[in-house]
Amino acid sequence: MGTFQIEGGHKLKGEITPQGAKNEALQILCAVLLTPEKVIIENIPDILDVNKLIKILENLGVKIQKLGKGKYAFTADDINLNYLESELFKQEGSSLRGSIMIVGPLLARFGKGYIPRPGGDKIGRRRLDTHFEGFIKLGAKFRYNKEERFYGVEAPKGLKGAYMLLDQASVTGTANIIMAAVLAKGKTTIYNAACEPYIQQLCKMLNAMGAKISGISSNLLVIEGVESLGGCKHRVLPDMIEIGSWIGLAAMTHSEITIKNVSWENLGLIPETFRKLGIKLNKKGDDIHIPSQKEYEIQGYIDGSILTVADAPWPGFTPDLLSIVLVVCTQAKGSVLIHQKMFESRLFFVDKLIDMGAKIILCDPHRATVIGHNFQSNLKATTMVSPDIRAGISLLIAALSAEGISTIHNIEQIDRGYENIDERLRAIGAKITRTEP
Ligand SMILES: CC(=O)N[C@H]1[C@@H](OP(=O)(O)OP(=O)(O)OC[C@H]2O[C@@H](n3ccc(=O)[nH]c3=O)[C@H](O)[C@@H]2O)O[C@H](CO)[C@@H](O)[C@@H]1O
Ligand SMILES: C=C(OP(=O)(O)O)C(=O)O
Repeated sequence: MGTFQIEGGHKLKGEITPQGAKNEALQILCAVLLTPEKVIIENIPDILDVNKLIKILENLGVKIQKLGKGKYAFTADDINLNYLESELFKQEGSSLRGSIMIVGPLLARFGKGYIPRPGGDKIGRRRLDTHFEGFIKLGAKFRYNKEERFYGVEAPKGLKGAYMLLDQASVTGTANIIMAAVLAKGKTTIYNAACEPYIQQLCKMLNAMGAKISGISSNLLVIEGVESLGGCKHRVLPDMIEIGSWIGLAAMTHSEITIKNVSWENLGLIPETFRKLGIKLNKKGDDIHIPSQKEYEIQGYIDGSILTVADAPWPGFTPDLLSIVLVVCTQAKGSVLIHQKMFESRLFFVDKLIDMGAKIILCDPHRATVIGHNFQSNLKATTMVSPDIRAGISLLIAALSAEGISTIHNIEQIDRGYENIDERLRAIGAKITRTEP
């Protein structure tokens, strides 16, 4: 387990450029399996999860050329499907969440796709029914080996377009079904589709490869299947979760920070949600400028009742920023209810914040009430273990605002999704030291 030592209580200042979006990159990388032609992708973040997926593609036989920082060419013209039945794949496939999305493209192009139970954050139940129900609707046969927790779908005669109303707007589920449907015969309609910018970007990329997808950015996608797809060039959007993390960091440390090239039009409710916490942020071209603020006051509702910040499928507020919002509220003026509707084990990290002196009541696994200190009392430095990626970054933000030296163990959880985070934060004045395991 790697460790960060953080000396808190310092103001940061400067510019930070967000990395490419982790969750988009994971989808886009899987889509290279849909064509034997060359696909060039730019702005791929250099993070653990993405590098693990690139390794899986390499083991599948995809030819990979690194063309520059974050820029790669992928050619999937000689795929080794035997790897899918290897012990190595069982280990590698189960080490991250995004690997599940190789199943749709492999099923569509080669008639079969297998996957061990994928990893990712342990933040509650994370079922895969939506993915497999979608494949079954497209004509695939499904099997599940309970003992080995190994999933498989096969369609030797190819897939056939179908109408489907998803049981939930699953992000990776929608991406997987789209990637299967683009090469199916005939028309597929996906209703209650997820429509996060990650999915919109995937659809745009697939259309650039020759797919026929309409309804992009809505929850009703219509896909006319095509015989084959060709190569393309694609650029991954900036990571909106990183952007939200830096907004929270600036507020908690009274820092003036400019977040460069954020792609404002793809941020949805994120800026407005932080503004409701009283945080000032200005649009400067495509940058976000956050001035140094002594304090920020949570706005109530029009009728005076207490603000709730809750997650919802896009265009609702992303669940991946709720832990960050929660930590920011510990030093706000006022109170808030944080309601994490999607995941049932994502709020347990509040115990660490309570240890640091934060006023939080965990009402139940999904809801926490936070009563802000308004900086009248600082958080106290402590030693903690990062339980998941977003709790990890939230604890790091808490440590940077706390008095004294904190230690965070298991920082691999943070490295899963944040590129070179210690070096980038040191560049704007953070005092962080990394100890490798
Ligand atoms: C690699 C990747 O892209 N991971 C993201 C993806 O995970 P992932 O695609 O695994 O998450 P899903 O969208 O499938 O579901 C997330 C959770 O929300 C619940 N749910 C989902 C939709 C819905 O309408 N109602 C509902 O209750 C699901 O049961 C599940 O517990 O989307 C999640 C939800 O935005 C994000 O937290 C993850 O960072
Ligand atoms: C939950 C997340 O990731 P994953 O789905 O990869 O576990 C996240 O990015 O916040």
